Amino acid sequence: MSTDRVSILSTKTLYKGWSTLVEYVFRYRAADGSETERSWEVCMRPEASAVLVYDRDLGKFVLVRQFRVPVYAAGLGDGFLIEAAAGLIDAGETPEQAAIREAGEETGYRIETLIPVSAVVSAPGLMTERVHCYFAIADESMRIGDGGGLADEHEDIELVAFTLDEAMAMVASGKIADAKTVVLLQWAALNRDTYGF
Ligand SMILES: Nc1nc2c(ncn2[C@@H]2O[C@H](COP(=O)(O)OP(=O)(O)O[C@H]3O[C@H](CO)[C@@H](O)[C@H](O)[C@@H]3O)[C@@H](O)[C@H]2O)c(=O)[nH]1
Ligand SMILES: [Mg+2]
Repeated sequence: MSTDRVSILSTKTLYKGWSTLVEYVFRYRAADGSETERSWEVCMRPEASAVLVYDRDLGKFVLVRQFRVPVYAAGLGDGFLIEAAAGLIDAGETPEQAAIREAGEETGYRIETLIPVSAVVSAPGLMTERVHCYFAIADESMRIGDGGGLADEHEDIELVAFTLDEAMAMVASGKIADAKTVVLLQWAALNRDTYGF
């Protein structure tokens, strides 16, 4: 999809590290017809997948808790954030394959079936990232490991599990504040009768 209201005049890589920061210089026609030349700093990030795992034997959603440097830098509590299992989509992977792999690495469940919930743009004023969000039902027979993430990526992930009522109370109080996780839990709340959460 394209628009005749925008034309890109140039792009310049400002920084390349784990993330790439690119300056876009563009001509923009506003809704009133006026035209301006503007620039924007865009953080280029790959797509990601997230999966909300429900263990029906436990009757709980299994989430992950990990230290997030940007959350710490923002001064939001101690920087440890509760999230649905998630990760970046590797080259050659589909969003579904990445969701299943990340669920295995981070929660320890071998997920077979994914229910698509939505694909959300993480930070539209800042970066290109889109997260494909899924829901999956697991049980104790699908445990293939302890989860916790990959040691060689220094992932130090703690598993936490909550009933839907507990999780929604944490959304309301701000203890669960990660956007993709809030979206997924609210989807679960909307569908609680269907799945018997
Ligand atoms: N040292 C370093 N390592 C990084 C950096 N960025 C990523 N990594 C490494 O890359 C790994 C990425 O792990 P994934 O599980 O694939 O990704 P994620 O960080 O969980 O990403 C998910 O959460 C992000 C934050 O909410 C989301 O932005 C992303 O979409 C996704 O959902 C991290 O464990 C870490 O080793 C960085 O700036 N510095
Ligand atoms: Mg992750």
